[in-house]
This record gives sequence, structure tokens and C-alpha cells, in this order.
Amino acid sequence: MTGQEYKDSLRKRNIIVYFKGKQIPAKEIPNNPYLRGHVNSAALTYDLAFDPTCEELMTATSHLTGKKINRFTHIHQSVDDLIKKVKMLRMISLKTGTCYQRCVGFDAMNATYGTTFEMDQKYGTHYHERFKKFLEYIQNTDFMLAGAMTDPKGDRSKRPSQQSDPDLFVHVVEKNDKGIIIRGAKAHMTGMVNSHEMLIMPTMSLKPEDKDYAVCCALPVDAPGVIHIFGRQSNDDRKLEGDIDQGNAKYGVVGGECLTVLNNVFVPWERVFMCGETDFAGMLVTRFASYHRQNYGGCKGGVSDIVIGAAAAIADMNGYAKANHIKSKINEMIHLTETLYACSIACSAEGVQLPSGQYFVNMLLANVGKHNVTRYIYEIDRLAHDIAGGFIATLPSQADLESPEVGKYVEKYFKGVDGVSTADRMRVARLIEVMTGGTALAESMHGAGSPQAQEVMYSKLANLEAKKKAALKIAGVKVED
Ligand SMILES: Cc1cc2nc3c(=O)[nH]c(=O)nc-3n(C[C@H](O)[C@H](O)[C@H](O)COP(=O)(O)OP(=O)(O)OC[C@H]3O[C@@H](n4cnc5c(N)ncnc54)[C@H](O)[C@@H]3O)c2cc1C
Repeated sequence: MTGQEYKDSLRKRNIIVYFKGKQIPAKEIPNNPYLRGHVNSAALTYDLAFDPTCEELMTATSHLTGKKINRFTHIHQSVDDLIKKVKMLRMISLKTGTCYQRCVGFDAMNATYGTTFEMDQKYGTHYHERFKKFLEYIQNTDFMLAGAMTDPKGDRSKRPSQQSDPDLFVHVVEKNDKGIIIRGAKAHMTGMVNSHEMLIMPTMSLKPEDKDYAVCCALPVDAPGVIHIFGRQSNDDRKLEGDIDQGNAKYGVVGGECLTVLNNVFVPWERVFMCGETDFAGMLVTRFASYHRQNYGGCKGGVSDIVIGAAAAIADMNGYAKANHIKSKINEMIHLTETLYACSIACSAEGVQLPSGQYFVNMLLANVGKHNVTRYIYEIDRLAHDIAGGFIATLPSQADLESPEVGKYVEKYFKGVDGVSTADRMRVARLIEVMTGGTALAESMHGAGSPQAQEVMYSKLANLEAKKKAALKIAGVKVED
């Protein structure tokens, strides 16, 4: 699909979306002021696939059909595919300055592909063949798929089956000869309201008593019983006002997340890819998380490029770009950004082949990379705040700039160096404000899992015993090989 075809296809859905207590009709979603930035951003992943200069990164050849497909629907067939994914993400972020949402479904498909293969090997089930059919459908339609892992989770000290409300994790409430019925909700769903399908996965490793919660399945975002409640963002009502005030008026901030409620939703068996196999829930979660953590040095690398560019531009506009401390701070931002990118490239270059034949990232490096994101983005953004000055927090509105009464004062007193308009200086300040503010920062912390989730993984994978042995040997302490 082209971006326009994608937008048109969104209007045809019967999706139920609520925002601020009111329903947004499906046909209005691509133009709704609160949603259109996220839709524009996702639409670019479609348009760029037709751009000859981006084609190599944006497209791939389907291993199922041999057809040319959008890379966001591809199963990685080589280390080169893994590296191209990261490069593609950085390239798109450099054009949008924000999330374009399609990586979540991409990672969910790659995780489900390999896990269903290994599940079938152990249990003689037919999940993998079913999943391949679903994948072919996604590749042929070029539909956007939301990756739905995170459950609301209620009391975090309790397992799914121990919760006082059983719906706090998505679970199977009924099975019949046609399929299953599921109930619960998925939280923080990136791009869900502008997707066509969702792929549901369990949120954590499960024990046998959590059998009903071991469910992986695909369903349309407008299946009967599905309701989406779109989330608020910092300063979102500015979307009803001038484009300067929005900072990134075309593409918005972060991915546009929602709570997706699944109220006794029927899923036919051909779309069920796990049902009760608790011992494979952990594999699915780990694979998805690692593929997803691989992304962050790519997408956040590109987003940080824009923050660096904006900080450097504001320093020019304010007349202190040549100061040594400013240059040094910009260099520090570059250093941190490339460190994030390096981890994503490294975990891809160290990728391995799975029994299914697909390629998978180096989990240790992917988790270390995402852990860096939970810290370095805050540091990059802190430096951007330092460089930009206090006016990113105190600037009047575009309406004041354009006011017949006070516009002349805003124009005069918010001016920087000669030759730069106040309006342009305000635009860059607002871009820095939105890209480094509340919603954007929290995404770097929690998207793809909070820091502890990564620490648990890399502490297990780092092989501390081997390091101890190596150190003892060098120190001359006798140790067994
Ligand atoms: C912008 C954004 C987009 C997202 N997009 C998606 C998406 O598209 N798909 C998707 O599936 N998910 C998505 N997520 C969800 C994301 O993966 C979760 O936010 C993340 O896993 C953290 O879960 P939580 O938000 O429920 O926080 P919590 O789990 O409540 O974590 C908060 C803190 O509590 C700690 N904690 C939690 N449980 C325990 C425990 N049992 N014991 C000790 N400490 C604990 C955590 O380590 C953390 O420090 C998105 C999140 C954000 C912010």
C-alpha cells in the first residue's frame, strides 16, 4: 500500500475508539487532530517503500511467496536483514522525529514465527502452519499489525491466576470447536487505533496454573467485543491550536497509545498460535522483548539525531553556538546517540539462526542496548534543555505571536540573532520541548520493558562465573577449566 491507500483502508474499519469520553468515527481517524500525526507517521512507512532511495532498507523478499514486501512484514532471513532493520528505523526516525509504530507488530510476528515452530516440534501441534498462513495474509495485504503483549497486570506481586480480578491478564474463557473466546485488556498499545490487526501474546513467563493465560492469537482491531480507549499525552490539546505550538505538527509525539479492551472476543482456531502451552510463554516473551529492544538504538538514534540538530540550531539562533561548553555538550549528545546505535548494530551483527531458519538478535547486547536507552535519552534530553534555555518552558503561544495587541512584543522580545525570525526560533524551541518532555521520556524508559526487565536478562546472559574464573586464572589462583 501507499500511504494514501493505507489511510483510506483505515476509514473502512468498524473500529470503536474512544478519546476524552467520546467515540471517534473510524472514517475520521486519519484526520482527527489527536490522531492524525500518528497516522501520518505510520503512513510514511508505506510511502518510503516506494521511494527508490529507501527501497533497499524498506522492502524485502518474502521467504514464503518470493514477492517483494514491505520490510515491516518480513521474517529476518539473515544477519543482513537484522542490520537493515536497525538502519531502516534510524532512517525513518530522521524523517519523522517520532515513533512510526510498525516495529511492534513486526517484532511480534518474528517472535511468534520461531516460537510456534519450536512448540510444534515439542507437542506435534500445528501452530506454525497456521501462523505462516496469517503471515502470508499480512504480507499480501500489507496490513499494519499492533503487537499486543502488555497486560494491565493489577497487583504486580501476584501471578495472573492469583489476581482478585481474573481479567487483569488476557485469558481464554471458553473453547469450542470453532475457536476460543478471550477476555481482558492490553495496555499502552502503540499504533493500535490505526492498525488493521493485532497479535496478542502473553506478558510474562507462566506456570502450569496460569494455563488459561498462555494465549497467542491474531484478530482484527474491529472484531466484535473490542473497544479502544486512546491515551492522553502531555500538551495534547495544543493539537487543536497552531502548528508552532505543537512542535512536531505533522508527525506528533511517541506512537499514540491506547488501552484495548477485549470483551469476550471470539478468535477462530486458524488464528490461534498458542493455547495453554505455558512452558512456551517465556520463550515468546523473551524473543519479542529482544527483537523489540534491538530497535531502540535505531529509532531512538534517529530521534536523538533530531534533538541534537534542534539543540545545535537553537544555539545558532541564540548566538552561542561557538562557545566551547556548547560544542562539548553537543559532542556528548552525539557520543551517547552513537553508543545507542552501536548496541543495536552489534546485537544484529551477532545474530544467530533459530531452528525455524529465521535470524534472531544477540540477546545480551539487545538488552544492554535498551537499558542504555532508559538512561542516555534522559541525558541527551537534559543536555538539550541546558543548551536551549528556559524559554522552552515559558514561551507564549503562537496565538500571542499572531495577536494584533501583543504580537509585536512577542516578536521583539523572543528574538535571537539577526537574520532569524522569532517564529522560526519558537518552532525549534517547541520541537525541543515536545521531543524531550513527559510522554517522550516515559516512552524511552518503559517502551520494550522497564530497566529491571533488561537487567534480569543481561545478568543471566553475561556468564559471571566465566568472568570470575578468567580473573582468578590471571591472578594465579588455581581453578578448574
Ligand atoms: C509509550 C509506550 C508504548 C508502549 N507500547 C507497547 C506496545 O505497543 N505493545 C506492548 O505490548 N506494550 C507496550 N508498552 C508497554 C511496556 O512494555 C510497559 O510499559 C513496560 O513493560 C512496563 O510495564 P508497566 O508500564 O506495566 O510498568 P510496571 O510493570 O508497573 O513497572 C513499574 C515499575 O515496577 C517494577 N515492577 C513491576 N512488576 C514488578 C514486580 N513483580 N516485582 C518488582 N518490581 C516490579 C518495574 O521494574 C518498574 O520499575 C508501551 C509502553 C509505553 C510507555
